Amino acid sequence: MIALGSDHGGFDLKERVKAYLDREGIPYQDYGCHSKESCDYPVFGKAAAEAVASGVCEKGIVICTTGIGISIAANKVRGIRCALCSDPLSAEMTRRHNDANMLAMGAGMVGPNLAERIVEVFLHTDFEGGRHARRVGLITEMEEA
Ligand SMILES: O=C(CO)[C@H](O)[C@H](O)[C@H](O)COP(=O)(O)O
Repeated sequence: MIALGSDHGGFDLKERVKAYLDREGIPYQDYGCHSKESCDYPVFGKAAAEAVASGVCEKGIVICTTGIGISIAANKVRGIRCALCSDPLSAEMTRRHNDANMLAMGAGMVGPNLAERIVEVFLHTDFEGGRHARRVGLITEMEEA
C-alpha cells in the first residue's frame, strides 16, 4: 500500500500519480487533500508519513508546489526518510543508498510524464544494504538520541 499526500499545489499531479498506480495495479491510500482549495501542506505530509511510519503503508509519495515544504514535514515523523526528487536517477539512488521510504515531488518542478517515471523508479528500486545500512542506521540513531 502506498500512502499519498498533497496540498492544493500538488493535487493535480497526485491525481496523475493515482492514475499511474491504478494502471499498474498498485494499491494506495490518499490521505488528502481532496480538492484544489487552498490548504496547509504539513497536515497532509504528516498524515501520509504517519501511515508509513506505523507500517499501514509500505512507502509514501507526497507532493506540493515545490516539494520542499511537504518533504520537510514528512521528515519530522520518526522513521521517515523522505527524499525530494526531480529526476529518476535521484529516485533510484535514494532507494539504493538511503532506503528512502517516502518520495516527495514538486508539481511546479516536474511535469506529469517525468513524475510518473520518477515514481516508477522509486517504487521498483531495492535498497542495497551493506555499508549503506550502516549509514541509514546512524540516521536512525539520531532519532533515538
Ligand atoms: O510548495 C509549497 C511548500 O513548499 C506549497 O505547495 C505551497 O504551494 C507554497 O508554499 C505556496 O503557497 P500558496 O498558498 O499556494 O501561495
